[in-house]
Amino acid sequence: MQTLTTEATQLPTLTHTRNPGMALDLDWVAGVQANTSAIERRAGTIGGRRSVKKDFQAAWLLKAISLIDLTTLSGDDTEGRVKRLCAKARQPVAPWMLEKLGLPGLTTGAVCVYHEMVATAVRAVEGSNIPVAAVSTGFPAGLSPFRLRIAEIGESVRAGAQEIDIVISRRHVLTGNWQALYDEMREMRAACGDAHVKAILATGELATLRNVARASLVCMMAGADFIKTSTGKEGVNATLPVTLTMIRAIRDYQDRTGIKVGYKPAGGISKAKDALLYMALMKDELGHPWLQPDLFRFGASSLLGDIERQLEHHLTGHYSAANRHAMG
Ligand SMILES: O=C[C@H](O)COP(=O)(O)O
Repeated sequence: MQTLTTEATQLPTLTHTRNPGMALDLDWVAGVQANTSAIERRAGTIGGRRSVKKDFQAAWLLKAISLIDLTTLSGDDTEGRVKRLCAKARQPVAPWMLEKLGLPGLTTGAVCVYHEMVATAVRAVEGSNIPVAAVSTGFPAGLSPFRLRIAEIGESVRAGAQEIDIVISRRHVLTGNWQALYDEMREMRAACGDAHVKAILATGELATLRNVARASLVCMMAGADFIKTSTGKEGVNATLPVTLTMIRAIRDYQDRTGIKVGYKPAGGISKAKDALLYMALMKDELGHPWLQPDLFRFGASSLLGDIERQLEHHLTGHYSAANRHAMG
């Protein structure tokens, strides 16, 4: 694996053309296949072939921090918890560590909260460049009335969310109703206005990798800025095979349209070593632009704590207790 330089771990202000979407191309959708055994084989080899050590690992972990949508999505969220989460996003690891590692201004990529917590989060990140992402549209099931889901997006945008994570209707995928999925996504994207939209596919509920590939494509055709694996609430959340399937769909879409769409694996990613695997896969399959926060995010509530522990070990040779790195 090529190494990341310290320069590459600085938070860049990158801009690329937003995905405008395109007309629904049902022939293209119907032609999409996914070779499950080949995908699983390839996903299974990534851990064995890839490893980064010492300073290079620390550089990759710092980069990973800049890619995290630091998340709290719990029924018992309080304003206090969200404020603590935002403080952590602004200062993701202890100041002495960041000084020593040469990145004093490092922050997470975003914070991600329920609509009710958006205003609190917006106030708590004021003065930083950290965007607030809201899970809108009846998260996590997405089964509230459609007009209310659209209205919720508008409320979140008005409350200051710069990114909206929407959930798709899984039934449209499971019944092959691509037109309905496209129309729904298109309307949600329009409701987001200037806020970037991440389409959560809830891949653990889509039954097959072929469905995942087709749903990814339809959401991109409808203008998704990011496609995201999971809410974190399904039985199975982000996996490497699903990731390969989705990022290959992103590659195909770019080949055909010239447009870059972002990727967000979410749910169950809590270990630094797993984050490194995802990053290696992104770099291998899509290249360096997909290691920047405008094209790649981890949706994670506890990953940052493990990264902080690994960085502390790198600097001191000792591990501290996991409970010293609480998020909220
Ligand atoms: O979108 C983010 C996920 O809900 C976070 O899932 P997690 O709590 O398993 O890290």
